[in-house]
Amino acid sequence: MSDTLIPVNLLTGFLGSGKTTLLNRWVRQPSMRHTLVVINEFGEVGLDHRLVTQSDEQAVVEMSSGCLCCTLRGDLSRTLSEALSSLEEASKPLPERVVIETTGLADPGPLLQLMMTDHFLAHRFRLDSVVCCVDSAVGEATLQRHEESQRQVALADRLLLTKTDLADETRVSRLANQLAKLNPAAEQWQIVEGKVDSQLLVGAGLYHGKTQRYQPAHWLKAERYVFDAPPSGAALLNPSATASAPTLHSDISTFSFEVATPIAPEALENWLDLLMSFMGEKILRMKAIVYLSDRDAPVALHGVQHIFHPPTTLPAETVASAASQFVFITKGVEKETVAELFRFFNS
Ligand SMILES: Nc1nc2c(ncn2[C@@H]2O[C@H](COP(=O)(O)OP(=O)(O)OP(=O)(O)O)[C@@H](O)[C@H]2O)c(=O)[nH]1
Repeated sequence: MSDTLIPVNLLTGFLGSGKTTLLNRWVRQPSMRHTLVVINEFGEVGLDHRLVTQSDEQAVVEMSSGCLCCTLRGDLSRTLSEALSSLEEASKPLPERVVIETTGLADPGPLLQLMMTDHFLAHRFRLDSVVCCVDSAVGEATLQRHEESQRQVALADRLLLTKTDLADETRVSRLANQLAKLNPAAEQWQIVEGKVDSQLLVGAGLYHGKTQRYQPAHWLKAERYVFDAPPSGAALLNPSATASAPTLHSDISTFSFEVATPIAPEALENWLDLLMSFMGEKILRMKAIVYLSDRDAPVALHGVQHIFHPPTTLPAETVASAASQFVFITKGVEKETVAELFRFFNS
């Protein structure tokens, strides 16, 4: 089913971080020829869509009456549905990809949730990557001051350190370290004037449309999370957490753990229910490859706050690890709390 879904790339980044500059270069590349671009302008007069190059093979649609992550969620579904219908009516091919540029203050979390819960979106599209621009010159200060910026970084698959011509090496590497602490799994690239190979920005999802294969290890990147604590508890191996950057006032934590033995489905369900009910808002992102005791093939799980995507069964040969692996990005929830609850349901 997955190869019939249109991949979606979400472009985020704080105000002025270089999103439109990147978008202009990105969508001009040959591999992006048949892309539908959606721009979310916040304000009465939309401007960005005039700045984005258009061609016969590409369509740019603008949503301008509010912020996509707060008020316009229904509009995304409607905008994309209308765009596909008008292409179909004109007997034009459907887009091979959709890129959505969000406003600089947008929290990507609600959009990721929307893609899982909206019937139309979930049946026609799949998330391929979240790309986030961070201004190398002012990114550190923005991260300090704006929680939106921290969330954008935490939820990204690709981090683009933009405007590196305006920042010296020390500043760029300090920023890179901070970003790695907030989000160890995201690939980082330094760019100037939006120049980057489009292939580096795509293909971060569970399913890779080009190879038509699941890529669970690439999607989960569990190895990026530092395993720095000794095992604690019978079922848990390698519980770990990377501390937030000491210089950054952030309570975002990232951690992962492995479970060596297959997990009873009801124990998993009870644990996740409890996490989502009592601390759902604080679970920014959760991904897992899980071996359940009642089936042979592993499943991929992913959730954003209290919303979970239905489990995806993975072909066993695509998963190298024999243990279940969980990764979490949370806000104010420590790994010990999550691990303790896991032990409670699995003892
Ligand atoms: N020196 C320099 N300027 C850049 C670079 N990339 C973008 N800019 C400039 O930074 C400013 C903001 O870039 P945009 O691409 O509009 O940023 P944005 O994230 O789309 O901005 P908003 O839509 O307002 O959130 C513009 O004046 C760009 O020309 C770069 O690599 N180097």
